[in-house]
Amino acid sequence: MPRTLDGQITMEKTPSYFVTREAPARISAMSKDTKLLVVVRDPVTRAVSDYTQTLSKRPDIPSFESLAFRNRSAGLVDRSWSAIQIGLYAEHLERWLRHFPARQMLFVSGERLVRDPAGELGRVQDFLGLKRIISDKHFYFNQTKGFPCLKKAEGSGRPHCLGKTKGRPHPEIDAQVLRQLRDFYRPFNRRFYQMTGHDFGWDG
Ligand SMILES: Nc1ncnc2c1ncn2[C@@H]1O[C@H](COP(=O)(O)OS(=O)(=O)O)[C@@H](OP(=O)(O)O)[C@H]1O
Repeated sequence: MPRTLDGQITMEKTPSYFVTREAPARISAMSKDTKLLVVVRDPVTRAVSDYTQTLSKRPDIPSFESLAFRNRSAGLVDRSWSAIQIGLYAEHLERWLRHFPARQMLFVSGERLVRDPAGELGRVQDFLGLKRIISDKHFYFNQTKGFPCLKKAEGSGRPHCLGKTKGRPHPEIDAQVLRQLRDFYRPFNRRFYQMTGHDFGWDG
């Protein structure tokens, strides 16, 4: 990490930090004051998104259904599959809370980030102690992409959407499989809501 001068904020992001066992102790050893931002979305949709990403690189992988269960008819979910494991947010958060107080963590709702990017980024700016610079006027909804995009990207000044690998269509998954996964995640989600003090609405 580069040195951070007074008046500067250094940011670093990697999706795998939140689920990497060694990360909390290492980051705390580097700086106890680090503020932590975690974007979370419905773990069932997250698992399908994760599978979509792998499928785009290796089209020959087994079906989502066959990877998600040890025994589907018995409803036994395969927790060892990373696409499932990563969505056990309460378990990952437990490890972070051994090293960081809850007030240093902000959980951004992935769903709200799509619905209301400026609102969610307002929370982020407040959490980081920044003046609210980013607002509604920085975004527009791109009908083709189906997601919000920036009206003016930094540098080019032209509209900018995230790349092709963000916001891809997901393969259709059997509705019963999705229900089984919802049932599986429900207790973990409830625990996560209690720990963060926020109901993300994934079990509605
Ligand atoms: N504005 C905008 N444009 C496009 N995509 C958006 C946007 N906001 C959030 N998302 C959601 O971000 C998902 C991809 O982010 P990831 O967390 O998988 O990215 S990464 O892990 O950091 O590489 C991606 O997931 P998929 O829909 O499964 O592709 C999107 O749903």
